Amino acid sequence: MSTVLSVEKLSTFFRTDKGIAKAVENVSFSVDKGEMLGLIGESGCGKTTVAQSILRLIEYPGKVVAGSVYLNGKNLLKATDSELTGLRWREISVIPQSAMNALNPVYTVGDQIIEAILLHDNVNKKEAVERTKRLLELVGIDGERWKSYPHEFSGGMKQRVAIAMALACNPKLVISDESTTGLDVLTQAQVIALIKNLQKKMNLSVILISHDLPMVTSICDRIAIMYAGNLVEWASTKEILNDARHPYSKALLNATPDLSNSEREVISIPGSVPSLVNIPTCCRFHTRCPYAFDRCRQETPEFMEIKPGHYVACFLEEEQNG
Ligand SMILES: Nc1ncnc2c1ncn2[C@@H]1O[C@H](COP(=O)(O)OP(=O)(O)OP(=O)(O)O)[C@@H](O)[C@H]1O
Repeated sequence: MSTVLSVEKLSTFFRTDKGIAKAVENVSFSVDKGEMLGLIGESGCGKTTVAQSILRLIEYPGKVVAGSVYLNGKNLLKATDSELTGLRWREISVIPQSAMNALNPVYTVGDQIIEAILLHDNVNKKEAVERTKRLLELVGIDGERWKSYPHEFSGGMKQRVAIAMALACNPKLVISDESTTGLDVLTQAQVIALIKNLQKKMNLSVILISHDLPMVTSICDRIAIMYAGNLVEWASTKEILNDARHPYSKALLNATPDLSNSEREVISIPGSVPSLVNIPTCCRFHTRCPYAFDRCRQETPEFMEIKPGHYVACFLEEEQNG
């Protein structure tokens, strides 16, 4: 399986009044061709910062301070502005958190998709209109509705338009950042099913950012779990479900209700996520970890491969494996 995206030791910090917020530190993972990777973790753990770092969208007071992001072998963090313009939309695109952010209320949805196509692809207006209609059909909207305005669509339909727009220039990798926020549960499920369907049909690579562990486990091939700016575990969905090793991953699984087993007790995670400002060298989960020992309070565990394709950052693994 070929690697489309490779994120290596990525660190992104924000300057704040109180000090440096280490929003993302030393994060490494990759996404294969045709793979759907779920990036999961509590609110504020750095998921959007990872996505924005990949897309080179971090602005002051934030800065990518270390690491590399290779997209099909090209380091995005070293790309020039014109190289980036060529890569965005055609190689990598985003389905945003809210379609409201993606769609301009004063233009028809078709005109917005057509504009994106004309800006990034070498086609004429007639071809762009035809492609727009096909894209709308692809996401389950009558192609003739390209002349409608965003307010003429429901929330779910607007999100479908945002998906069509993300696919406008045939990208290899799509990042979906909480794309169903604000939609009702049934519409959320439809939008997620649509993304999965398109991913399979177009052999797309997708990073699906979410808080929703059951949804992510049901559709993603691999899962990367973040805690307080660090990646703590990354493995196939099967491994995460059957052999999660990091105490945070285990706690997250135990804190998730199981609709097929009402007998299973849901156990919440005591304590709260630490502030990322001026955070000392340590395992960031140690204050909430029932197994923490001295080393966890003094050193940062390395993110290491404990089985083929299964990575964990926890001193318990090191202790157990000698
Ligand atoms: N503009 C900013 N200024 C200062 N700190 C920031 C800024 N943006 C993000 N951060 C820091 O980065 C951390 C991670 O934020 P991020 O939005 O990436 O988390 P997230 O996991 O995507 O959260 P959510 O699930 O709520 O979207 C925040 O807790 C905050 O400390």
